[in-house]
Amino acid sequence: MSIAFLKGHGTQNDFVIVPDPDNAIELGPDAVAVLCDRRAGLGGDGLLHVVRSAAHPEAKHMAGEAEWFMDYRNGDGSVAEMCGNGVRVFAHYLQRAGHVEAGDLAVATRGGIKRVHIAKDGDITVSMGKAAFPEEQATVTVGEHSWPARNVNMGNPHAVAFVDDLDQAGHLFTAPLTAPAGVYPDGVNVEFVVDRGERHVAMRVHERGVGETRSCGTGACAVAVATARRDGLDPAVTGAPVTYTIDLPGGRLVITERVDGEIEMTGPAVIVAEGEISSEWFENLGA
Ligand SMILES: N[C@@H](CCC[C@H](N)C(=O)O)C(=O)O
Repeated sequence: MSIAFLKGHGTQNDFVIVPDPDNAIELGPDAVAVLCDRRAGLGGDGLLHVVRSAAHPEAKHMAGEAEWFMDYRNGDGSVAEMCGNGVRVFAHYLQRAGHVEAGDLAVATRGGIKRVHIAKDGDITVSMGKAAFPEEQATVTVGEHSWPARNVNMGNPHAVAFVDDLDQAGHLFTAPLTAPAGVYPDGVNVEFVVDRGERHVAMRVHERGVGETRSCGTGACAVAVATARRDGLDPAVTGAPVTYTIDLPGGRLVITERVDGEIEMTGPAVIVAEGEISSEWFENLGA
């Protein structure tokens, strides 16, 4: 059996895309990790398994509202609730493949149904849901530097630390330490943030299950709301939406928090290649 794939990215958060409408391809954690390996496989921060909701046990219940399920996996093979850059690339793929048209569509994810708008100019806006702020206080440490971190849950967990200089985060070859023990029982994505101007920040991120990436959509949303609260801005209180520009190593995302708390993320999505996975290689993975 030959397996088609595409390669795409959203602000350089890159993905292997595996279209599999009927959920017929066995994609265990080891197979995903090898496919995402930049030397042994195709290479990517994560994998987008494109499945009809009705064909996936985790998404069947959403099939009435969203025809397609984004079965997202991190590059190490682990499963995550949501991927903000991934959902834009996923929507772009669906449009390119002729499954949907520009305009509005609903995508099923493990973090629930996400409403997506594909603009004619190519940028994609996703309603990412509301942020939750778990109350635990956390500290993030890299080398000799420690910072208090704000907990933000965007469907997946984030620790947002405001730093003086993004270089303080070091090389990020290993995950930053978080304390107290047990504050993130399922692991965490860690964002480091500096100010760039009015409602404009820059960030780096160390992603759970991946490592440092050049962008993270849920991370940018977490950073926008954490920065808004730090700046004394809460749309539910002020009665006005607030928009932040977030610069990441791989590009720029624009995040708006509406008065009802819904967070909208706008950014690009790109497909760079398509091809076929060697069936001999894939079958011999034994994964
Ligand atoms: N890059 C993603 C986030 C992917 C999931 C994350 N690594 C996790 O484990 O929660 C994004 O763009 O949001």
